[in-house]
Amino acid sequence: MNSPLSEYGWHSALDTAFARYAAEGLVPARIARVYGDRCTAATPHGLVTASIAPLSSSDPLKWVCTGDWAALEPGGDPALVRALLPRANAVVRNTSTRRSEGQVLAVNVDHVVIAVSLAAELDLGRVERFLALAWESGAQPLVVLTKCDLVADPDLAHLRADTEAAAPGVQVLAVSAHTGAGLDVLTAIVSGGTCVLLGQSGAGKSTLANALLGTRKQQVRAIRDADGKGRHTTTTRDLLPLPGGGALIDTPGLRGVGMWDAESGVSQVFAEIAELARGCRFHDCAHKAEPGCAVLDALADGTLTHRRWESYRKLLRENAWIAARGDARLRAEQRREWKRRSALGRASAEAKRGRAAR
Ligand SMILES: Nc1nc2c(ncn2[C@@H]2O[C@H](COP(=O)(O)OP(=O)(O)OP(=O)(O)O)[C@@H](O)[C@H]2O)c(=O)[nH]1
Ligand SMILES: [Zn+2]
Repeated sequence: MNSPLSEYGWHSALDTAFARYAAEGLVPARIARVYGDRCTAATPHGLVTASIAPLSSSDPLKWVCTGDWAALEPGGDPALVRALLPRANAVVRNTSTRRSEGQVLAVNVDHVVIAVSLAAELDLGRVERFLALAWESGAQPLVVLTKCDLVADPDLAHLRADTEAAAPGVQVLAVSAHTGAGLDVLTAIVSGGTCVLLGQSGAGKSTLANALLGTRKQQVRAIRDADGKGRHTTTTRDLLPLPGGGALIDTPGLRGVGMWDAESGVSQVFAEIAELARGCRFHDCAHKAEPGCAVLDALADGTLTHRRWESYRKLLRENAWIAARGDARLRAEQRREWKRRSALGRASAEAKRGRAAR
């Protein structure tokens, strides 16, 4: 059956999860925006305002988030969000440099699109941070170098190559909302699923969102392009249906992207380092001064850059520090659960795509 919510990304696996709520007369919905104790939710009958008060929790990870699938009790003024369907995945960052304070940025996403402005100097360490969060969520990351109209072709080739080296297994696209370059490829990748746009303030997320949405849905403010910096213009996280199906979640610019229990995400960002380490003579090599250390050899001959090695160690340290705080065990459990669901979700999405291709 084709659900009226399919334009928001509803898929058949959700039918099963929703069945018990349907029996109670609740309606399915996707949370499009959260503000205070209210939200805007997409339902089969259009957008409604609903209260999320019934789901208030002391655990920020359980707060209703843009992208959540929900069971809504209609009719009241306002309608009430009664339950959330299990999340396929969640993109979580640590908001604090001093404490362990997880914030869910988006849930139930297929692609995490990391927007990086070419108007400012390329900060690969930051790209690696974003990538760690993205991989950790279980969604597929994608790096989009924005404003490529501002750089000459030979420079662009270098910038792209540097980014690719920092992002193994990740597609790196150069786009320009001004010339339209690269937008067709990006559109093809994100259509049909849910994607979230992440990046610093001024990275060009809203402009990109507008280009993908085909209309000026977001407020885009002209900022000084000279310094490549911007100030917050997007203040809420909004889920918007894409013209080709699926949905896009636009987020406010992030200043800090702290690691939040993202050890496996970090390993994925630096996949070649784990690969190198397998070649060390000692299996418990600390890569400090051991003989036959493949990592040190790679650093010496330049196969592995010092920048990347230091970045890796920094993120691991930060992660270990955070993991030592808070309830690491509970979070690990939660993460395993998301991973399991994410694998199930991927399988069902692939099955669906397979059918569509026939
Ligand atoms: N030259 C050029 N400028 C662009 C492009 N895309 C965006 N910009 C400019 O970059 C600035 C920031 O763009 P926004 O889309 O507001 O950035 P944002 O990431 O949404 O910023 P926040 O909402 O603060 O997070 C604006 O002045 C845009 O006009 C592009 O493709 N080329
Ligand atoms: Zn070693």
